[in-house]
Amino acid sequence: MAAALQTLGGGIGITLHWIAFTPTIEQQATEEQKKKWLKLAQDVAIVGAYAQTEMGHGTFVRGLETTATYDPSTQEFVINSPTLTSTKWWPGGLGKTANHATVMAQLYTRGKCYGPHNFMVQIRSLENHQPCPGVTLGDIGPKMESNGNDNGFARFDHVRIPRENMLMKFARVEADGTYVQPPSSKLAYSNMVYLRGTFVMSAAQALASATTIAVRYSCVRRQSEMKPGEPEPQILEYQTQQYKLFPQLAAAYAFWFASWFMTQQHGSITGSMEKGDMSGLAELHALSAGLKSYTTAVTARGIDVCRMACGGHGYSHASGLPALFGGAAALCTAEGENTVMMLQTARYLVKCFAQSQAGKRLTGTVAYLSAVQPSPVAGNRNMSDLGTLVAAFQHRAARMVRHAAMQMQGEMQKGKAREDAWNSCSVLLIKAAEAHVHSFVVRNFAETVQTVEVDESVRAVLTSLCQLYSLYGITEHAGDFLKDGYLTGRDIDAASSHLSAMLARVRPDAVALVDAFDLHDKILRSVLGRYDGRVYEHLYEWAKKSPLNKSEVHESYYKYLQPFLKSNRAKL
Ligand SMILES: CCCCC/C=C\C/C=C\C/C=C\C=C\C(=O)SCCNC(=O)CCNC(=O)[C@H](O)C(C)(C)COP(=O)(O)OP(=O)(O)OC[C@H]1O[C@@H](n2cnc3c(N)ncnc32)[C@H](O)[C@@H]1OP(=O)(O)O
Ligand SMILES: Cc1cc2nc3c(=O)[nH]c(=O)nc-3n(C[C@H](O)[C@H](O)[C@H](O)COP(=O)(O)OP(=O)(O)OC[C@H]3O[C@@H](n4cnc5c(N)ncnc54)[C@H](O)[C@@H]3O)c2cc1C
Repeated sequence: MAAALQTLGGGIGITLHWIAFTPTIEQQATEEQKKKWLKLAQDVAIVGAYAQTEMGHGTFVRGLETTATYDPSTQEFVINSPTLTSTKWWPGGLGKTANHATVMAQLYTRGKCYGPHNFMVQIRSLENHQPCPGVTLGDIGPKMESNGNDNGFARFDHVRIPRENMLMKFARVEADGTYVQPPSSKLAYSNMVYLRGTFVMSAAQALASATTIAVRYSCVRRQSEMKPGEPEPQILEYQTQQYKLFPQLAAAYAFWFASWFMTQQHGSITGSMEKGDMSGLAELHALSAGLKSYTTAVTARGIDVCRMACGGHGYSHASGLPALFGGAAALCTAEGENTVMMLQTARYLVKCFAQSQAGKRLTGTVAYLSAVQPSPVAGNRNMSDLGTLVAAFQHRAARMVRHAAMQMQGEMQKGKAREDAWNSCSVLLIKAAEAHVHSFVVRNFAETVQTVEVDESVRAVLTSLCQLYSLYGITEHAGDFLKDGYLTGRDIDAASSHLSAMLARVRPDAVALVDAFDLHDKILRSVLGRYDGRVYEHLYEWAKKSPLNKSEVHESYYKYLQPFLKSNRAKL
């Protein structure tokens, strides 16, 4: 059913029903409320949107303007859009598809505001799909990509819902209007943590799709002369083509493994939280925010590298790459704009650094911050050894976190307010957080290839891919590693030579590595990435189906070109 709705395309957006609306019920509703809504959502007996973002606020959730005011006389909440900028804006499926929405609104009871909370609101009739009384709905118009999804707007004119429609697993309002605090005010944000975690897998899958298309096409496409008189080679024989594609291929595997870790972490920490142990929430938030930001940004850039590596045909929608890029670009903004998310990770790192300075032993993904030696130990390193590469990334991250935190402390010692010191160091903080997430991805990649249950021949290939990913990162960010002498110029030269060797080593397995993603042609939707490699015949067939080819002479000739040509000829 869902697949059918999904393929309905234009105007039907059910993605957010699955990835945001239904999980919000699962994570934020009481058992009683789940009995009422969860099965309806899981069976698609209702279709929902996750309505949090407004025209005036997406990032700053505490600044949302929609209100939910409790009326004890009727035991109802009144949902209202007080200003134009409070109009809910962007939620997927909100425009034309959903008949319910979880609405994030500022909760008011007994004249006091308790901040953003989630409320279940029916927005369309289950009989005729017309908007409910007091609800104004619509689509926000064409976007960069994903125009099959009706991202919409919604306004509420004093819409009344029962008290029981507040999702009350964590916080609640009693019948008399008493507000009962949640264990943490951030539990209302828990579904965003979950969704950011799923974006890591979306990024991995998107980069896997793009590298599958580009690597397969690079084996079909022959171009130029590598040696005079010899046949045109596969473009994948060019080292530059390998340098473009194989680091993206390695990143796809790295992000795939990082998403495994993210899923496992989310499950175990939310499991502990169910038992009242909130201690893991801060690390989970920092990791999901940082990984979402890092993997989606690298993926969007990587897809465009794959698009360019396919030449002119990469720019055609026949390749599937422009659509992939548009989707990945959305992942960089949605579910927490990437800069803002990376700053959240930086906030956590600065806090952990201060704790480590005060003598606390750090654990989890930040344990290395207290273990890494501040003074660089220069020397001839074995740059093909995974342990050496992981240590280099951790040293780089620790140094950059320390530098950003000390810079901030320095600003505050000069008398700057903490917020001003934060803002004036935020570029350093972002770079430090990116280095931290990069070091996590490298370490997790190395640990996975060393422990995953595969036969040794596969482990050897995955190890080469992990070396390639790490060496590429070191050569791309060489300055960070050279700055305190931890790596020398000779180490960087060694890294570059090993990287070239890895490109050649991965080449024979490149097609097998993308085939291993097992992405069906129906998922890839790419003439260039077809499993059977019959690109040119299908490119021609694809072009012939272009709407412009419905008539031999297009109507625009008669309307515009013919009179234009005629008048120009008359002047000769
Ligand atoms: C190629 C294939 C792609 C196909 C797909 C194509 C198209 C579709 C793509 C995407 C659409 C899909 C879904 C999209 C859905 C959405 O976008 S839903 C809306 C998402 N919106 C957001 O994510 C909003 C982001 N903003 C925030 O989360 C908060 O405003 C922010 C965290 C930025 C700030 O919150 P604030 O309350 O102001 O907190 P502070 O910065 O002051 O920090 C206070 C402390 O709270 C901790 N904290 C913050 N958030 C969390 C959290 N979620 N969990 C736990 N803890 C949290 C923070 O660390 C601070 O703690 P300390 O005081 O430092 O201890
Ligand atoms: C395809 C798509 C689907 C979406 N689906 C949904 C959905 O289903 N439900 C929903 O509720 N929302 C949805 N959204 C909205 C999305 O969550 C927001 O657009 C996103 O959170 C970014 O917020 P914003 O638009 O307010 O960006 P802004 O925050 O206005 O970003 C603009 C700039 O301001 C900067 N900035 C903002 N705050 C800070 C800060 N504190 N420090 C430094 N820089 C800052 C940002 O880095 C950015 O460069 C969707 C968006 C897209 C594109």
